Amino acid sequence: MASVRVAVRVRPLSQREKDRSAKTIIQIDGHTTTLFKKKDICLSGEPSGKLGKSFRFDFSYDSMDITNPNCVTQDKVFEDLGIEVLQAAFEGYNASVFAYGQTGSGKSYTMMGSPSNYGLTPRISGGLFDHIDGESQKGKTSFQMEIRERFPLESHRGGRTDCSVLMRRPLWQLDSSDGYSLSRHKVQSFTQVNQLLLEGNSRRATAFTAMNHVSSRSHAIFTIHFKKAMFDAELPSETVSKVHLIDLAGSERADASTTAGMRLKEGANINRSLVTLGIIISSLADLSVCSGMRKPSFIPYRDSVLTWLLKDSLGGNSKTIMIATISPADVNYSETLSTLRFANRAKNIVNKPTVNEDCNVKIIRELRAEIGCLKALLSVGSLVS
Ligand SMILES: Nc1ncnc2c1ncn2[C@@H]1O[C@H](COP(=O)(O)OP(=O)(O)OP(=O)(O)O)[C@@H](O)[C@H]1O
Repeated sequence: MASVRVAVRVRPLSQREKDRSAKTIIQIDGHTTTLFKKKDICLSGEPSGKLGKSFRFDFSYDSMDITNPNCVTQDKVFEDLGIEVLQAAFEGYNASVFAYGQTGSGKSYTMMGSPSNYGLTPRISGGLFDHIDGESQKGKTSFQMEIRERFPLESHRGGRTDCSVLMRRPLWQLDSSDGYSLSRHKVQSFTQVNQLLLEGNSRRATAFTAMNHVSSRSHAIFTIHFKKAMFDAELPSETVSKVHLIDLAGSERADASTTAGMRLKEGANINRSLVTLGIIISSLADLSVCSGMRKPSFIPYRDSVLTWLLKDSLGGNSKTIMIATISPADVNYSETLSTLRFANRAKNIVNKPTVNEDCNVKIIRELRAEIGCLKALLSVGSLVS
């Protein structure tokens, strides 16, 4: 059993927020993130009293001032979270990282970053290849890596098709006619992965340029299938891990003054899949927290493709990390509060990660260990008598 690990990251004020004379209403202290109302911020910019709403997370990252030596960098996020994912993959566990937050709050920055300042996805891919290079030189282990990229085009025929598509065809057969962009590649070097990431990002952006959008208007799911073959207890053995790295579309408010027509409809579809995600997170959190409570009869993963893809990551066989990204500005108070509440519920989800290995090899290894113990007991017994 393993709880979903949750991190919150707050970015610097954007130029647009500065132009609107926005005030910083977030304070980070150790693991705790506190959100204040604008009226509780003094002229000095400091919050007055203890009036804010506080949330405690596994990690609360202050990236508000890049000139501050304590500003949480991409390196630090990778050290805390990325290394954990690499460890899980090497040991044969599934792992997932997903970034959730309002549009423009820093999801892509944290997950993808830029060529001069990589985010988690390229760093984790690079880390896997570093491991492969190190282990391959010892000559006892072989590896295979395959990348699958999926971009559920939420605008396609409306979100309602999600469910029916899943009933008709398995996920790996979905294509652009189902509102999907899906690609699958065997990779042998970090350069190849990086190329795929760049191509994938431009495809994702292009899809929406055609529709007059600038921000990422779809979820991006980058999955690494990592296979490790070795000899264990003189038997050939294999572990297979799936690492999902997910940059969700923005969870913005469908505000009629800034959003209209097709964009509003698309926003509503994105929000629908995020609402389903919210329902699932709430149901799983209730399930874990209130053991005495009547259990929900089922978790509606199939209500959206997004949640169906995340089935293992949420409440299933995976070590999962959620990164909630927020803006520090007062103008985003309600979105930030809703992101913090969402993240706070996700903390309560308990997953059941197990090593994905050939069960025959596992049984033989356990039986051999038991025989070893019995032999040791017998020899102690014969010494005593
Ligand atoms: N931690 C950070 N440090 C510095 N700049 C940041 C940080 N996080 C985000 N930014 C900047 O904020 C802007 C918005 O970030 P980003 O594009 O990652 O948002 P997003 O949540 O992915 O948005 P969308 O949902 O629209 O895709 C970018 O210019 C990015 O460089």
